[in-house]
Amino acid sequence: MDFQALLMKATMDSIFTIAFGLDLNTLSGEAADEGSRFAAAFDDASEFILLRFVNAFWKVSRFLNVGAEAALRHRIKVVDEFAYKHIRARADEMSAGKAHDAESKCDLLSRFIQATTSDSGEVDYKYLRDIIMNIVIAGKDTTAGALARFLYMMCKHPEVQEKISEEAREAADAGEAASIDDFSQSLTDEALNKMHYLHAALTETLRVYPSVPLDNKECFSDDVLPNGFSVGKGDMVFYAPYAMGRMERLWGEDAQVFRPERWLDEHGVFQPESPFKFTAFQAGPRICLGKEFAYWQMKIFAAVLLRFFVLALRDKDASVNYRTMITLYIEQGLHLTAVAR
Ligand code: HEM
Repeated sequence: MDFQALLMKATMDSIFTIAFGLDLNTLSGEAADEGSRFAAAFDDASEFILLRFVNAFWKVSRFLNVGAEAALRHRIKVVDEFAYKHIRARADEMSAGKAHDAESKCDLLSRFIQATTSDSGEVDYKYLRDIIMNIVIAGKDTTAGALARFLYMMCKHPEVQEKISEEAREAADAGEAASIDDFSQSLTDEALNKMHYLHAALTETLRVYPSVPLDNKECFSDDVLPNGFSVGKGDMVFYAPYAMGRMERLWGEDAQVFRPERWLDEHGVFQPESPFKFTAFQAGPRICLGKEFAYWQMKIFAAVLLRFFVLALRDKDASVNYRTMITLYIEQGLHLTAVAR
């Protein structure tokens, strides 16, 4: 079973529920046609946009509307139609006096509509599309990629897998005979906060396999970096969480070793590092807005999977390379076997 493909669908469904308040149902394979068309177009569009980094003539292709740029335009149309349709429906619902219902909704779209609609009732549809789609883009592949690498590390380190299974069992305290549903219900904030070892293992995964391995910033003005290097307005500065996570200067001689314990104190309590050292979520004023949500979601997935199944690589000798994309992605997929505990 390709777990990476499943995780991509699962995070699409969950981020969509948060953003639009709608269940796309892509994981169950029962997505409505419109929903699966949107999901497929969204994934295709992300890949076509990446091609711009390697095709110096992409603007020409866009002007002529040929090749990947023509395909991208088509996919963006599908994504836009879907997004606008749901934004309009929600805005209409809210302006038609169902405001009370809408206020009780917790999804981001309803909240942004409330916060941005002018007194005269004017809705900025493009702004809403941009902000909501930005969150879907930021939260989907990053979380799925991190979870895929985490499960891969669990197969490489079965002793860590066992410890997490045990920790989840104890923290949830749902009883030995609990079903998957009952166990999931018992994963309250309190239970999740008790899972320090799982938190450490997820963080250790992101240290060596950050979902965004390379990131760049454009200089807002002329400046001098702390090491004395001068940069000019408009220059691009890159930082590489993938390399930083493996530097002995930052993490010690065992920087290359996967060791969740490095994040725990002597009582087993998780100890965070400065985000300027552990840069998987970036640092400073533009640090990832979804970090807490991402941990929450990853902990739920991991706790349920490892409490009920022993995971192993289908082929222990198969190579696991990464694909050059904005987010770290396992080129061959993640083919695992899952045996019920
Ligand atoms: C393991 C999961 C995740 C990782 C590793 C991650 C990492 C990052 C990184 C590196 C950035 C900075 C990108 C840049 O501007 O250069 C970022 C930004 C952002 N992330 Fe995440 N992210 C994750 C999950 C999420 C989730 C689940 C959400 C939404 C629910 C989210 C929402 C955002 C947003 C809105 C920004 C832009 C913040 C801003 O520019 O002010 N992220 N994330």
